Amino acid sequence: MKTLLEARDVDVRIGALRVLDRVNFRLEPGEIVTIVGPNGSGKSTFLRTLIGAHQPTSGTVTRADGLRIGYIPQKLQIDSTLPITVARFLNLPSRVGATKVREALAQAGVGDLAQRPMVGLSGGQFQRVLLARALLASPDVLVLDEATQGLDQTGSASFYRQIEEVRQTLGCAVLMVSHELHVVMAASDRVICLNGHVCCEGAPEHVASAPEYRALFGTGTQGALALYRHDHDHAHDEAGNCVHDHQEAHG
Ligand SMILES: Nc1ncnc2c1ncn2[C@@H]1O[C@H](COP(=O)(O)OP(=O)(O)OP(=O)(O)O)[C@@H](O)[C@H]1O
Repeated sequence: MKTLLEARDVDVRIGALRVLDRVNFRLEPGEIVTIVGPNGSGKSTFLRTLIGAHQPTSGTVTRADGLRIGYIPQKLQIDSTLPITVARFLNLPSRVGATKVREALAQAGVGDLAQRPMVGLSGGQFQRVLLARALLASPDVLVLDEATQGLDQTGSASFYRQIEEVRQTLGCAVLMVSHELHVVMAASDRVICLNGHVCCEGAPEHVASAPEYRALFGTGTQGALALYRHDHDHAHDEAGNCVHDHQEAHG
């Protein structure tokens, strides 16, 4: 299968500011890649450039032909006076029908929410509905820009586990930006530490112990990585069955 997204020597300048500096990147089918970096380090700009919402100043971005992208924003404001159900929300802007809505909600782990009003949902339920909305597009890649902001640590961990499950079931790639290093790094195949340029990248353990990463974030995430592993006591095989060799799945 071919590369889904590729950036070659991408520079982005906004006014006098060099936001991205010769960034190279590839996303292969089925990978979970997380971009970490301090505030203002260009993470959102990079995502926007990859999905075509922002043009690079120089360098090239290539998207696979016909690539389907499911985007999950940080948050979405719903007018609290609008009496809209989850099912109705998922049928906007174009009607997809009850069966697809049911399937997408089930894949997002909230199969029972279709008739609930959007305004009454908890933060975690709301983000799962956004996940369901992204899944309606049958995406080749899910793109999440700090999709768990406002959730507590348990809520975030549970949301990212859902993302892992979706990846295993649907086989889509996942590209995400997150500040929650301890949670997302353990759920990722590859981590990229961005600070205008790519500081370091690789498997989560490799990045967590890289001097460039430690200079930016300190050393505190190592223990939390272990904690996450401990919490995550099962994985799924290709058929979706539970297996208990989580070291194999995440080690
Ligand atoms: N439209 C814009 N106009 C002016 N400056 C911008 C614009 N978009 C981004 N920037 C600047 O580019 C830099 C990178 O911003 P970006 O939002 O990509 O960083 P980030 O790593 O996603 O930050 P955060 O973690 O705080 O969300 C920042 O200095 C920001 O102020």
